[in-house]
Amino acid sequence: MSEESILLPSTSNFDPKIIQLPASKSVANRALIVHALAKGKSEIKNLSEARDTQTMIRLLHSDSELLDVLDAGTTMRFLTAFLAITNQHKILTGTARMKERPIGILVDSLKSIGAKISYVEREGFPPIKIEGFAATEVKEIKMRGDVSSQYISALMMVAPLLKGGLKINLEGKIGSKPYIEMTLAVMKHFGAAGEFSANVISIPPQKYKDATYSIEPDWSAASYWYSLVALSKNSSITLAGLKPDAIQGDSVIWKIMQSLGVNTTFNEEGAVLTKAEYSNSFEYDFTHCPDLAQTVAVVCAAKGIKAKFTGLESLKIKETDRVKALQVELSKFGAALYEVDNVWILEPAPNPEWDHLVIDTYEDHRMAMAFAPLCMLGKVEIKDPSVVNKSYPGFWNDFRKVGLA
Ligand SMILES: O=C(O)C1=C[C@@H](OP(=O)(O)O)[C@@H](O)[C@H](O)C1
Ligand SMILES: C=C(OP(=O)(O)O)C(=O)O
Repeated sequence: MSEESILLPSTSNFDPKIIQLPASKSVANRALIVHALAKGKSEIKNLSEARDTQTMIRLLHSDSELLDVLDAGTTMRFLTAFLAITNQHKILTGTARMKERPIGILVDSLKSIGAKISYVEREGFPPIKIEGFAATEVKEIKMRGDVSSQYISALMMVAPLLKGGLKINLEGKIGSKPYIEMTLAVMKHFGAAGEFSANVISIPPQKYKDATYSIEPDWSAASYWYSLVALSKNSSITLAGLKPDAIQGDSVIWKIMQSLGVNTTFNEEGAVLTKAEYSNSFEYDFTHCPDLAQTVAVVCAAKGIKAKFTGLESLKIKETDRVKALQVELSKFGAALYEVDNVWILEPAPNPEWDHLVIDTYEDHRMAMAFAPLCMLGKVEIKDPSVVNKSYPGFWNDFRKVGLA
């Protein structure tokens, strides 16, 4: 593999193997924070090599005053709350893109409960300077729910340590709800109860307990294997350890893919993906599973499925502006993505054929992984392949395992 790009030869099938997916970085980063708040000594099992997970581990153990989260959104948001509540003095920074990803909503909420935080460069964005915590009597706050659920999860995890607990009243549309539920599930495992109903989250004051924890395989990572099966002529794959009752909302991909040509059966080994029928139109609201949007858009674009998407708002503030990146890259093989009255229309490629398709990845792991399965239709060159390290460092090795790459 050259460092600049990886060339995926054209093929229409791949070998049926058992794939061990990396553990979910979302679940891992919650478990690591809560485990640290519990002053836990027990083991967290199945932590992956994903850069976001490894960055969290490294920074939780770092003595340095300047902590660099690189491009890890959860690490930035969760550590902000963690460092504040544990009364630390640190500067949190990240990549150039991280400095464009807003954090003001979280900082304002933390300040209202007693955190001392200031901006080092631009108001509302990292880097931020955390200078300890002076407890207040505040037990109830308001917080916007429509920008990033990570701000909400970050506050939830520290809330049990507050003298009066915390009631969070969410305002506006609430996005990425399953990630809020995931936070509650991890907190519960470490002995802290909380409730989320309608737009109110209530967390009483309580102590976390030490516990062992085993991280589930990553359902968002599974989506790229669904895409490979969907675009293949007749391939199947087994994804080890995947369960439909996971605490990850992205497990919904197995249901989504029922409409896009992939059938799933669950057995002791995991999920078995096989080819199925599909229809030529599809509609979906990605409000609660934004990380699946790129996977689904590429599958529809390449399979001739005309689609209508909503809930793409949060994609603009992720690793890149994912809507823009999708528009440019999908157009390279004749598909189009455009907005009409707040609905995104995906016009599939009328003739998805090419000699050599070159895909730019915009420092976004999901751009690389979502477009790679196009090798089922023709030769694809993916730029900056090591971008996958953020969540799935073994991605290209797994491709090689099944005879691709
Ligand atoms: O809490 C989490 O682990 C995440 C929440 C989502 O972000 P938003 O809440 O910003 O949509 C998701 O896109 C991200 O990959 C991980
Ligand atoms: C958006 C993502 O991650 P984060 O926000 O944690 O950087 C992602 O992994 O797709």
